Amino acid sequence: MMSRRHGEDYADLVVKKDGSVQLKIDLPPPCAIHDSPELWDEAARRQYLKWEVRRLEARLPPGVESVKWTNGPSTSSTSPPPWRVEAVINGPEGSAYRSSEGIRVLMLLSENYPSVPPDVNILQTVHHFFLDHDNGLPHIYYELLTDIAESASSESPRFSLRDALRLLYHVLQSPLHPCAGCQEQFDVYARMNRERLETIEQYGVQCCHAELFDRDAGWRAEWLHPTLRAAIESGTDEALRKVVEEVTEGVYRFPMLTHACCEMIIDEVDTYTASGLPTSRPNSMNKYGLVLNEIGMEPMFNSLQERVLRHIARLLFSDEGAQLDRHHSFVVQYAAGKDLGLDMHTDNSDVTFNVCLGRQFEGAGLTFCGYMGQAKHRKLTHCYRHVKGDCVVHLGRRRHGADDITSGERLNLIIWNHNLVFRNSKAYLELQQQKRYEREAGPPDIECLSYTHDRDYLQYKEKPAAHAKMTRRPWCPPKFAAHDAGQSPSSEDLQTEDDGGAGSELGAVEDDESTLEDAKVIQEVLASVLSEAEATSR
Ligand SMILES: O=C(O)CCC(=O)C(=O)O
Ligand SMILES: [Fe+2]
Repeated sequence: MMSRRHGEDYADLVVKKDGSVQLKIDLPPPCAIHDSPELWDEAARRQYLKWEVRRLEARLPPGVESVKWTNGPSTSSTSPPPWRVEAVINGPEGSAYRSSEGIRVLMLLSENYPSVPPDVNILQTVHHFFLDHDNGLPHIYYELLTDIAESASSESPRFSLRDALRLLYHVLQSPLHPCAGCQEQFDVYARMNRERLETIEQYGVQCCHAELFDRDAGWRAEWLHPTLRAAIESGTDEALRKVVEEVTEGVYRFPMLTHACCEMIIDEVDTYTASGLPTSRPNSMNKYGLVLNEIGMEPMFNSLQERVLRHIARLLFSDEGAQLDRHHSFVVQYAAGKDLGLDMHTDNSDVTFNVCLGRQFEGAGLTFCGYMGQAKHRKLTHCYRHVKGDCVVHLGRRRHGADDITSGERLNLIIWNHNLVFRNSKAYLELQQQKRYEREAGPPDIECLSYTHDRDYLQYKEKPAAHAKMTRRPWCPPKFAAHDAGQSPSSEDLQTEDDGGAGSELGAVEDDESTLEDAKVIQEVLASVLSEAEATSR
């Protein structure tokens, strides 16, 4: 006799035109009935997942608008884990987490799913108390998911996508844990999200180029430089490879946008700036510029990522560029009286695309050094000269900085791309935790020093003229990785300021310090998710 689990359902009632009622039963694959998941092989797990997605599509849980398996057309029979299931979820009517677009969610399923939980990721900008700076859900979410999985089975836990989505719908409505001030914090973020959506809506009716906001049409082929467009349309790696030039090891350039497109984006930045609507800083280091994801252009850059950037990233960077899932897209702006340049840094990005939009300028090159964590991290490799319409692409962990502009004004479009599978990898996490740090090869090159990040900066250079505007968070290189000739930094070198802004160079992954132990409230949430599950599967 098969035991019935929370969160699963097997049957649909279909009312036919003639008024008769048909009962359709879609049972899980045999392995799910007879064996516990530990005994399943990969084919059985894939088969089970296929069934789960089919059941979800047949009856979507509350708030969920769509679900699809996205590993590609051959998903069901051949794609290797992690399997990728995308969903769109929306908060309840009238809530701060409801929009016409909905919230895109990616569930990554390892080869051990459903014995282990899905890794649930939000793919777009959402201001929510529970999401960390990388849009990650907190431990409590997974603890609750585990409780739900365990409560459904006396043997081994079996996780379900349906439960994951139900719990996410809860997250969009109220805090999952009872820490002091939790509800207030939840409300603050919800208000921020509501304001963000209102700003996007208000700007939508006064924008300059409506086509930049047309998410149905997406990124248009005619905005691409003709050479790139032809290569993309040919659909071959060889054609793309011919368009891309390696300017130094690991840094590439290619013609990307037409001048008309560059001007259209600049017009939009000018129009938004003149509108008086709220603006946010692109990252913790640029003070001028505009986050395009905050003005309603995020869907347009999703489309650019999908149609163009993914192909190039995959071709150039086999690990980091294997899949681009999410982006932070913004414009930086340099001119006398604004930011002049940008201190040496690495990006909170796996693969960065940087396109020069104009206007007229002199100076303002982009200097590249080595890779974070490597012996030559602070050794000069290349000075790149920006050309309007051209894109330079590099790994986010490549150290780089913008040289001061000497006249005119420069605007660049920057797209920081995240690869979520790569971000779960040991290589990525160990680098973030500074566990993979080679000893520096020797003293740093002067051009590669970062006032913001280097502990020993002042041993080699004077404070920069703009230092009063710069937030100093010196940590690099970690003491154990300093070169042999390195002296111990002075106390001033070690002084740290912290504005709590979004990090563009992350020394370490922040621990999620959820101190969330009020069993009573957790039990209440759990009970309510379970009872909803019961109610809708009946
Ligand atoms: O100004 C540039 O070209 C580079 C900007 C940059 O590196 C960044 O915003 O992360
Ligand atoms: Fe950067």
